[in-house]
Amino acid sequence: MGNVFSINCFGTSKKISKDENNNHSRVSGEEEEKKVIIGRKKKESVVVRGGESVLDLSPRSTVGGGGEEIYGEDCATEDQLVTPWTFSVASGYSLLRDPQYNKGLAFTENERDAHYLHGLLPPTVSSQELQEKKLMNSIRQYEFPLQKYVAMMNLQERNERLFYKLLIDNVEELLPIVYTPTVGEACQKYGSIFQRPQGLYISLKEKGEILEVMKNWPHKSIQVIVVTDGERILGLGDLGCQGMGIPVGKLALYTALGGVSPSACLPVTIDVGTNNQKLLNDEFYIGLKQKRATGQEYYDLLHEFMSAVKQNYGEKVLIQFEDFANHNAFELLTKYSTNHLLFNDDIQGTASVVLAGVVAALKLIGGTLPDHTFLFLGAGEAGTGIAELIALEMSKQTKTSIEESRKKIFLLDSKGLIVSSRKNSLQHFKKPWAHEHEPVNTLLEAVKIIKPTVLIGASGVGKTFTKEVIEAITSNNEKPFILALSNPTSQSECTAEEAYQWSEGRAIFASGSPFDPVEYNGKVYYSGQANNAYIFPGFGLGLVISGATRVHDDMLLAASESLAKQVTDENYAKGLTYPPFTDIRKISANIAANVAAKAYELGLATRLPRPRNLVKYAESCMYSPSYPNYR
Ligand SMILES: O=C([O-])CC(=O)C(=O)O
Ligand SMILES: [Mg+2]
Repeated sequence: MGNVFSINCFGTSKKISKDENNNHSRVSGEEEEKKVIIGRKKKESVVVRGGESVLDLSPRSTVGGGGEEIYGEDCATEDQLVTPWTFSVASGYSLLRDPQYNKGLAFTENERDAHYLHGLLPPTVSSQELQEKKLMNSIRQYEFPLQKYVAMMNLQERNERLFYKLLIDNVEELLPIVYTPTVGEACQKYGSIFQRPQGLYISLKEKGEILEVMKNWPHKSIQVIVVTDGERILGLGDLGCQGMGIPVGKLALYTALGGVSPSACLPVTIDVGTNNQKLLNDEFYIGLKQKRATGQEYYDLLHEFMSAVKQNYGEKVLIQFEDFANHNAFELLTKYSTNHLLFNDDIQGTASVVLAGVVAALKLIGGTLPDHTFLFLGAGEAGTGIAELIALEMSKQTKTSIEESRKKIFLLDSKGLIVSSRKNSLQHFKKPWAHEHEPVNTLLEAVKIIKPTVLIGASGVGKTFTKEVIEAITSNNEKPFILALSNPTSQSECTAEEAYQWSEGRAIFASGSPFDPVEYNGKVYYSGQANNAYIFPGFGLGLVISGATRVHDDMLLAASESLAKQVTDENYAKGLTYPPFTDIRKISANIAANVAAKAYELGLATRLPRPRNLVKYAESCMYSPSYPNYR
């Protein structure tokens, strides 16, 4: 960091230093420049950027052959520095390469006139619908999901609105591509498939300068940040800096499913190293090649990041923590949720979506929430988060203490059932679940002894709901509710087919990653996707539109209640406990409205006066991927 560059006419540059207040006088980012591009009617010779005027470099004559290089690379020497950005808008060429504004063949004749696009595009003018059709055709031709993922990422980098149009209109087909399960594979191979960087990388190298690094991001009005440190990516473990695929994917969903504008979304990966030896040995690994920083060094960097966020974007930016390891996730949530608008999706978002599924499933499995007995495999972020929210809802319904409600909920980790005799050696987030009970070593034994009516897998370990386990729960229940939540598909506790076959068609099943419908004994079984993607986009939208300052557990209950209410009789008839993703924008608007209403009720909303119809208001705030017309 340090010195910045001013621009001279030939693209070569000279260093100038920061002013006394450490402020950049340099070009402050794309935003100012875009206003010039988009608003311009006739060619200007001066481009205003960040308060500076820079001489326009109209292409110089190239008579005699050869292209004129605009950055001055040809004349650069080691001590004559080169400015690596283009700083003039001589034609619509830059517009075509700006994903936020590019429309490709859909630029109209008028736009082609006004923005110097003639000759840069073939003569035909296409509609956005036709562009969508063409791209869907081409994406469908790829054999492997990862190829489709790369095609989608390239589209996002080329034409943002078209990317979102595809994603919104084809959500059931494309969600498994830009999100789980394919995003998991993409993160594993990120170093090799990586083309254009997306998101903001903050590594230990940036220590002491995070605020400055944040200012490099082109957009200033950020509403939602999704941040990971890559230590527990889905159920795949430590993928270090390559975890960036997760915040990028989650924020694509914030826009497509929740309607938060893409320019208001900031994906962040904090790179403190990785303990994944395979990545450390990989010559294509993109992150810091060192073991993870821990303890004070780790917490100091996180603290600097959190402070920089507040300083740069204010109090009301929402921070979503994603895929941190258990040993940091709970502590960070406790530490920062009292002074930031913050939530952890793996603990709280997952809890809210699962509670919704359980409440909806009551129509199929019978009884009230407190009538049921829950057994969890996995007592990490998802397991304890879900258990706690279920207990909270139970205690509200029964008007008893949360301690009393916890007695109906059992958790099993890699060392067996969580019981009081283990209390001293348990991590703090597991301690509330240490019941007075005999030690039980295996899941199968636990199912036989505890006789749960609902079985929830949240261990990140695949294939753990064996035939014996499913048969055991089925032998005690007419309709057991089985949730295999671990992601991606490879880590799922069992497949949909296994759940239906081994329960002889009696299980109600939902999973974190999607499964196709299954035919068993001549009947088709549909399973729901119990994924936090149902919750976080609408939940975040609700916080943003109400100007909420803090997240409260009652807001998670409000989101959950709204989701459960939107399961229709038609869905139930198919055995579904979640509504289909095709309706997700409507679902998100309803969730947002319920969350916002709760924020107002709790006095945590700052957007005043409260809009009367919150659903309509939420809908009116949602981003549309349709192309605008340019002057
Ligand atoms: O990303 C997903 O599909 C759900 C999630 O948060 C996780 O598994 O960590
Ligand atoms: Mg996650």
